[in-house]
Amino acid sequence: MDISLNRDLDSLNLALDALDEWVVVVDHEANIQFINQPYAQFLGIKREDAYGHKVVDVIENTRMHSVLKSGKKELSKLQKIRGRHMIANRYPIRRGGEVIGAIGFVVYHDTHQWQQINTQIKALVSDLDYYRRALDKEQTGAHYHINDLIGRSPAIQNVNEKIKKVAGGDASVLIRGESGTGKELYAHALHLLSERSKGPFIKINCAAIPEHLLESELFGYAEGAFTGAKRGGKQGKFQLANKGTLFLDEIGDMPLSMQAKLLRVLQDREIEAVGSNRLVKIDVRLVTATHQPLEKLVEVNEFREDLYYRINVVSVELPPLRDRREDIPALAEHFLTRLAGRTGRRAPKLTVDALTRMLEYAWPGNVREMENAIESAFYLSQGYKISLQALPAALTDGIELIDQHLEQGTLKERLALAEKEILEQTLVACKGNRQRAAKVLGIGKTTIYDKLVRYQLTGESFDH
Ligand SMILES: Nc1ncnc2c1ncn2[C@@H]1O[C@H](COP(=O)(O)OP(=O)(O)OP(=O)(O)O)[C@@H](O)[C@H]1O
Repeated sequence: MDISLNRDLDSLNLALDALDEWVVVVDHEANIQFINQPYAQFLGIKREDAYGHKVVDVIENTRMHSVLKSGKKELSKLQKIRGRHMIANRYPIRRGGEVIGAIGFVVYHDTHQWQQINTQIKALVSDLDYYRRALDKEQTGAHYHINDLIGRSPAIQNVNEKIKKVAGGDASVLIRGESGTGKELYAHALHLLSERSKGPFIKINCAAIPEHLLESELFGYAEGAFTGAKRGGKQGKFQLANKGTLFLDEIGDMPLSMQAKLLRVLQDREIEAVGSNRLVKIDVRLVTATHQPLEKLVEVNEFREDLYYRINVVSVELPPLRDRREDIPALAEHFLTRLAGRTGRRAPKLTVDALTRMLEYAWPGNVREMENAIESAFYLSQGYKISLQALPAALTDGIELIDQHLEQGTLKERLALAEKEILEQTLVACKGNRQRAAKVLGIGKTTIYDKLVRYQLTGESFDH
C-alpha cells in the first residue's frame, strides 16, 4: 500500500480533515464543493450528501453566499450553529480577479474556548494599562534639586559646576556614567535649574519598553491606529514634555529603526503620531543618559553617528563612586537618616570597621549598590550601630568576621574598643567638630586629641 502523501486532491482532503478548524468550500453559486470530516461530523451529515447542495440548506446562519456577493473577506464573525456560538473566518476565492468561490473556517467551535482567550487578553490589557499609568506617574516631574544631591568631592563639584553652566539654554545634554552613579538625579537637577523648570519633566527608559511600543510611547498614536488603541488616541512623551524637558534614559539601547525616527524629529522639531498624518510642532529640550560606550556602538553600526552628534552637544560624565570615596560617609549618613525617618527608628551609625570597609570597597553598582547595602544593613541590625557583620556578603567576603558575641580580648582591650566606638559616633554626630565632641563627652580638648590620635580617628571621613 502506498502511504506517501501526494500532491493530489486526496492528500489535500486528508490534510484538511486533520485540522481542528472546520472547513467548507463553495463554488460561485454557493454550492458546497468540500467540507472537512470534523465539520460534517458536527453537523451530523455524511459529507458526500452535502456536496452539490446550497450551503444555506446545510449550514445554519452561514454567510458564505454573502462573501461571494461582496467579494470581501469576513474575519472573526460570530455564527450560531446547532445552539452553539462559533467564530468564523470567510474568504472569497478568486481567479484572475473574478470570485469563483469561497472558503470558510470555523476557528473556535465554541465561544467558551474563545471567551477563555478573550478573558485572558482582557486581563493582560488591563494589567498593561495599570502599569503604564503607574509608570507615567512615576516618570513625571523632577524631584531632585542640585542641592539635594549628596557629595562634595572635587569630582562631583566639577559635575555640579558643569550642570549649572549648561542648564540655561536649550543644548541637548548627554549624561554618561556607570549604572547607579546618579544620572537620572542629575537630569532632574538640570531641568530644575533650567528656564524650563516650570514646564514638565518627562522620563522614558528606552531599554524598558518593548521595541514595538516605543514609537507610540514617544510620539503618541491617533484614534484607531491599531487594535486596542484608546478612543481619542494617546499623547506621546514628546507632546507631554512640551515646553519642558524630555529625559531619554538608556539611549544606547534604542533600536536603530527608532534612532532614525528620533533623528528626524530632532532635526525637524515636529512629530507625527502613529496612525496620523498630521505633523505637530514640538518645543522640547532633550536630555539623554547612557552607561553604554556610544562611540564603540557607532563603530559597530549599532548607534547612528548623526544621532550621536545631535544628542551629545554637551556631555556630562558622572564619576564612579570608587573615584569619589570622600562622598561615602555623607552618602551613608544621608541614607541612614532617610531610613530612620521612614521607619520612625533612631538613625544608627556605622562602626569604624563597617565604614572602613565601605571606604575600601570598589562599589561596581555605585551609589545604587551602596543605598541597597545600607538599607539591608539597617534592617538587619537592631541597635544603634551598624557593624561590619551586617553589611552584605559582597562587601565582607574574604574578610575575617568576629562574631560579636564571641568577641575575644582582655577587659582593657575591650574597653578600648568601646571607647573608640563612642568617640567615633560622637564625632560623626558632631559632624567632625572635635571641640564639640569633647564637650559632649565631658573631656578636655587635649584629651580628645590624644585619644583620636591613639585610635587613628583623625581621617577626613568625619569632616563634613
Ligand atoms: N548624589 C546622590 N545623592 C543621593 N542619592 C543618590 C546620588 N546619586 C545616586 N543616588 C541614588 O542612587 C540610585 C541610583 O541613581 P540613578 O537612578 O540616578 O542612577 P543612574 O546612573 O541613572 O542609574 P542607571 O544607569 O542604572 O539608570 C538612586 O536611588 C538615587 O537616589
